[in-house]
Amino acid sequence: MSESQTVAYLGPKASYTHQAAIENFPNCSLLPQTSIEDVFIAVQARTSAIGVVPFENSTNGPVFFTLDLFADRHRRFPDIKVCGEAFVDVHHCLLGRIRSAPVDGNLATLRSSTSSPSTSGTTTPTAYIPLPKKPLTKPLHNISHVRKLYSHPQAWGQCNAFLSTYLRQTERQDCSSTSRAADIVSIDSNAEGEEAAIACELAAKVYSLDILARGIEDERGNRTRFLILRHSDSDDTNLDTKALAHIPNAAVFKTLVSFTVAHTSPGALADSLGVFGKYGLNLTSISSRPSGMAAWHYIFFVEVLGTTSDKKEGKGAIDAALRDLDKVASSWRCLGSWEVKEEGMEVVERPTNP
Ligand SMILES: O=C(O)C(=O)C[C@]1(C(=O)O)C=C[C@@H](O)C=C1
Repeated sequence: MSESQTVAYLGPKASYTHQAAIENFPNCSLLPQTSIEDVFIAVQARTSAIGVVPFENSTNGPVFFTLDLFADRHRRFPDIKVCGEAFVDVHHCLLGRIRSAPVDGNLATLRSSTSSPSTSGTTTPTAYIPLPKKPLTKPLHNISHVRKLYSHPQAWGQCNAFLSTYLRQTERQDCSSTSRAADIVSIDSNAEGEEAAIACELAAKVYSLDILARGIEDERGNRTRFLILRHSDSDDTNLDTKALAHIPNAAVFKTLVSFTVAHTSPGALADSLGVFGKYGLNLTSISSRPSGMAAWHYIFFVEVLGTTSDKKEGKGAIDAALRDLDKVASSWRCLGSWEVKEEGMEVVERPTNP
């Protein structure tokens, strides 16, 4: 893949997707997109050879925007294939403007916002939440002036303990990415520092914001998995990237499959999942989204260990399972196979049950 070829990612600069793109495509030209949908559009139209999109977070689960695009309800992305994955450690910061303690010397305000979370009730056990999660960190500065928060919806769910302890009643505004949130806050219209963003530390630098709190995620091991997209006509072997680097003999693969089932047919979902078990294939995830065809109908997504193309790894089992899936599902689509990057992910051979 030449340097002139582009990698589309969810931007702007300093988003977590940008980090995934930089780390995995250090020699390519990176093209920020406004939305995840724009990344899909760029790859489908081949204006970018590669796309990088968030897929799943270790604390907050699947990225629904991405699943909805894979659902492809209007057949806009028939040629999108997943060809790789990448992980980024996600450590969120609260970014805004430092405001010094009020001139009347009311240090109590500063103290209450940087030390004691007791006023919120979050860390107070109740009958409903006997063991409430405590925030892992405290604000570094007074944050009592913050009136409005901006971030990507995924980030709210990753910072629950901090937000419900220190910014419980603060209004929230969803943004297309965390870096876009930082960008918006950097042009805070009333310039009173009442707006703050949840974004990464690099975003503080890029958008000239102060770090009001660092490491506000609920789990220290917070990570997001990104998927690498390509056009089905492109050739993997031309892609010079760390994310697609080959480890002969040690490679483990995953395949992403979507399918719908007849809503009224008893056992249709169980039968569809059963085809993978029949060939001894390990399912590592299952998600669903509304199908868009009728209320309460769903499209299901499964990740399966193995590949459709590598006979050595998959022994053709996935191809066989997909042939069976064709008989029991209303529709299905194979969204691609790729080499797994996760540590400790091993294929365990199980006897097949034909
Ligand atoms: O907003 C960003 O910075 C993104 O790259 C998106 C995204 C996501 O959708 O999961 C990526 C990583 C974090 O989990 C939070 C947001």
